[in-house]
Amino acid sequence: MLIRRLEITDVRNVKHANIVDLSPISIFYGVNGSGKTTLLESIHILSSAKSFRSHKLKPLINNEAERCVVFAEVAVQGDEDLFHPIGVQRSRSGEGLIKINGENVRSAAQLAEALPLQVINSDTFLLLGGGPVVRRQFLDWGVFHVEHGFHEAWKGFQRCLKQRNSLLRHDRIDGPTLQVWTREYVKLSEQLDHYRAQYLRQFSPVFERCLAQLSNLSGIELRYQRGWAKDQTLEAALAAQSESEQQQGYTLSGPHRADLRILYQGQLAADILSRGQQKLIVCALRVAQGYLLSELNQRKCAYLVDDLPSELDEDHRKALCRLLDELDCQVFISCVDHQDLNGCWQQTDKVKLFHVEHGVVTAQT
Ligand SMILES: Nc1ncnc2c1ncn2[C@@H]1O[C@H](COP(=O)(O)OP(=O)(O)OP(=O)(O)O)[C@@H](O)[C@H]1O
Repeated sequence: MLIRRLEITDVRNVKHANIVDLSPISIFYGVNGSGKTTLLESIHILSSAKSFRSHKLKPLINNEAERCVVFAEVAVQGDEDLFHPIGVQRSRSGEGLIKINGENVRSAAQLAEALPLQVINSDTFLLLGGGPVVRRQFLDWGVFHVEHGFHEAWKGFQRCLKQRNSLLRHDRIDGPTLQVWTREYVKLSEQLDHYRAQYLRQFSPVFERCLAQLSNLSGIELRYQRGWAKDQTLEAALAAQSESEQQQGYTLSGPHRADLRILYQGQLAADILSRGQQKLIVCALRVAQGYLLSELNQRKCAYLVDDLPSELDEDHRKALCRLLDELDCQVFISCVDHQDLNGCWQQTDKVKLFHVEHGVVTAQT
């Protein structure tokens, strides 16, 4: 189990909740607006210092409070019997404080590393129907957690991209300086591309296995596009685009243009599949990342599943729960009626119910 205890102060309508008896499967149930999603959101804050609903900070903090705090006891990487404290505080003024095991931490990447988390909610559909940025984030989540060199390469790449773009925006281009940054840019881009392509090669069969357990849809293909033409080196692509780059003032090729196209029988899955079928694909994508993380890194991620029953019929609900159950990861679920999830789990002693009402959480015994 990744999270043993969770304490929330002043996140939306949850003034204070101290949940000491979390289970491998924790179900938060209650009527609309009671605060179920807020609980999942609070766990998300622990993994990224922000919400999954919006990037805006102020709406997250209870209307009557100056700051919100989320604290948890989280299993230490490499020794899941040992737990250390992680706390995140966000203030209305924009200030933030992150602490892991009593130490101040400056980067949210350390939170992500300490608490790998996957979210399945209505926004998960964006993996199919949204823009490439969502799919790049999806891919990079996986690479980040399994490839140690990725984060450094990614940070270096962002720095080079910024420098290159700023040089391209100037009226008179400083050719030699641009060349220096381009060389570094190409090197880091190729590294990122290598990591992503390698991850996807390992990911695809795991995804197919997960999807086969969730549905009988066949003919789903994940097609990675690296951000520049297949038959060209990045150097050649940039050279060919240099005039357009100077006119437009930014870099036109590279990993920031990559995409992961999700196709069904050769067409974009988002264009032809039903919403329920799309939900099964996005669930398989998310769950497959957890399986791969566990296979490659012997690490488990936690799942936040907001309103699990929505859009899935009973059989598919059970199939998703079986997959999560077999992954043996910690799952936090929100739903209006917990009876909708009856019969979904093999071992009922792993399941704990929490009733949520006006922001107050009560464990059911
Ligand atoms: N900053 C805030 N301060 C106080 N209350 C807030 C704040 N932001 C949102 N709320 C309220 O907190 C409640 C919690 O909303 P939340 O989305 O967690 O509910 P939910 O139980 O998931 O509902 P649903 O089943 O409709 O999805 C809502 O009633 C909302 O109006």
